[in-house]
Amino acid sequence: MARSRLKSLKDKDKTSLKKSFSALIYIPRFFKEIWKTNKKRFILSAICRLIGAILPVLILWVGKVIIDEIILQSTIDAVNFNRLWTYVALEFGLIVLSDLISRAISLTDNLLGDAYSIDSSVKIIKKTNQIDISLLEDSEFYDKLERARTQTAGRVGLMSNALGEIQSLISIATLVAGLIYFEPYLIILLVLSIIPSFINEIWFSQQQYSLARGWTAERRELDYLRFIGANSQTAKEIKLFGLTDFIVDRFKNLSQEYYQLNKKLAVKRSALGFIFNILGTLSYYGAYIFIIYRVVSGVITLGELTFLSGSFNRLTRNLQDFFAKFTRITESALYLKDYFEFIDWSIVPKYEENQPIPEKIVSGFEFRNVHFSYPDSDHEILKGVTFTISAGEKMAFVGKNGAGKTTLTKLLLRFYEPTSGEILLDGVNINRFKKDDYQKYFGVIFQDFFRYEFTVKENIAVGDIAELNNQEKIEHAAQLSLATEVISELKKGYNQQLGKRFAKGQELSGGQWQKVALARAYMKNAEVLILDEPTSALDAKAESDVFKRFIGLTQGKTSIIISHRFSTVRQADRILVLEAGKILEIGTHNQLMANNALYAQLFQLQAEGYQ
Ligand SMILES: Nc1ncnc2c1ncn2[C@@H]1O[C@H](COP(=O)(O)OP(=O)(O)OP(=O)(O)O)[C@@H](O)[C@H]1O
Repeated sequence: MARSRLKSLKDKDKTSLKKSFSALIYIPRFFKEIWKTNKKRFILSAICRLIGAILPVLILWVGKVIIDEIILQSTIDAVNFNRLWTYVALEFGLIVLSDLISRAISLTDNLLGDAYSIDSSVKIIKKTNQIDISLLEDSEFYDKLERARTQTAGRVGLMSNALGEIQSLISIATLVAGLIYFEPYLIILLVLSIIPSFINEIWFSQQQYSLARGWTAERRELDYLRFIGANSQTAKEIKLFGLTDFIVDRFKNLSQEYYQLNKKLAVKRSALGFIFNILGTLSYYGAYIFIIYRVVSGVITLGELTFLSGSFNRLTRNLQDFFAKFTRITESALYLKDYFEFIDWSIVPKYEENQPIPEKIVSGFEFRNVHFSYPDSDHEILKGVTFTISAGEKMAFVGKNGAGKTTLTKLLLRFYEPTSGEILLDGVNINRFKKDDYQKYFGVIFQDFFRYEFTVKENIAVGDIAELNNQEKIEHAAQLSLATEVISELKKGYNQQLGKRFAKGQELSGGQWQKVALARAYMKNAEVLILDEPTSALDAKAESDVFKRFIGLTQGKTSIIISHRFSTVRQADRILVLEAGKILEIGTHNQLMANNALYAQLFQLQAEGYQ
């Protein structure tokens, strides 16, 4: 298995050296984003790094001057310490300054990094919400989102490394200038010592990225297994079904493979890194011997010896560090590419969305020979569906599980597009309206509504978040959905934290959650209401009460109800019976009963069940 994965890594996911370098073009844009995050802090960081870059050569220089001064003073009779102590004091001052600067750099980096990480996370959240649901369900696209999202910390590291790299470059330039001034030949030794470790670093980092990228989907699965294996929501089933070993084994098998591949790379990288670093040390000693020879021959002073050997030593370390950072930068820049590609994802509408939304629906909706398959699937879910929903009509969709009822509403809401056929509102193809405005037309509660672990008040207000502070409206919505009964029993009422994830949270029963979620539909005065199995978890009395209120409230409003409960369904103006993606029957309850087909059979069956 590991072998096949590595093979696939070689074939498909391998990132070439060229690709690694080409990702560097995103760095200037990256800096622009950081600059925009906090200009003052960015300038402060740049100044600190500039000072930090020049300090090493200054400190080495003062060291040289001190030694030369000591030797001078030891050769003359009238010893004068004044100049010597001044130099020592200067060196002391420079060392203190160097410490201060490096602390200032790490402080500004942390603060800038935090601010940038907040900014980029906000961008990702906003962008995700602009992207079509169908695209978010595409696993390849989801992987891109995942990489963009999880690499936030990596981008902060990249910022430090990239800024540090500029600092190192200036520092290296000043040290090289010193070497060239005294002994230009030393530069050759320096270059020879550093090139092998540079190539080594670049090659391995590119392999590392290829491995991580090739494993995005598996890492996502590992995260998922970690989540379900250690989570309060799944704990009940895991314990009861004894799933721990199953999950642990699956997790171990998958992570073991990744671990082995990673280990192989890491061991190779360290071993070769060690060998190449020995080359660096060898060249240092070569340079050292050369400098000693020059001192003994009287060409350079003892102070110059300390300066040169110090500079050479520092340069080797600085260059190694520079290249190591550079490879880390190219590695992170590849993730940066994922991030910018995600942020730049074009959301230009496919159609000219230039039709004004009707203020009031006049004729209603029309499905015209709608066919539909989910993206990347050749299984046709809707097979030529044609029907109308008149303005103000209460329509119910019924049918067996998987018949396509929810899919019909998803098309109506423009989460997906029909594969062929069209959906019209007052005679206009719904694709011609601005999507955001069109979707605002609807008040929807999905079957799989989300249980936000926020307060009750916030959970209701998500139906129209602009009204979060409109307590009166929230309470009214809660009354209509029967949520008031639930809320009155909660210690903190509307301010009660829900769920168990956060401190002092209160978990609700399935039906209680449904009542709270149902209130969301009443938060805005939507033109069209869609309730997808809104009462499945409610007891019979609550269900009947909810529907009485719903019918009263939606007088004159267009609404769609999906339900398996025929006591509810029969109250609709018309009922559409769907079977395997086709309309089997459509009509009023009485018409369908008279039809004596599937609806009448299912109705009868349920009625018998209640006896
Ligand atoms: N996001 C999706 N991607 C691919 N297939 C999907 C997706 N959602 C639903 N399906 C498939 O579409 C079919 C119809 O699903 P749909 O949710 O519309 O059924 P339904 O009639 O609402 O069923 P239920 O009564 O169980 O809610 C099912 O076979 C389902 O597997």
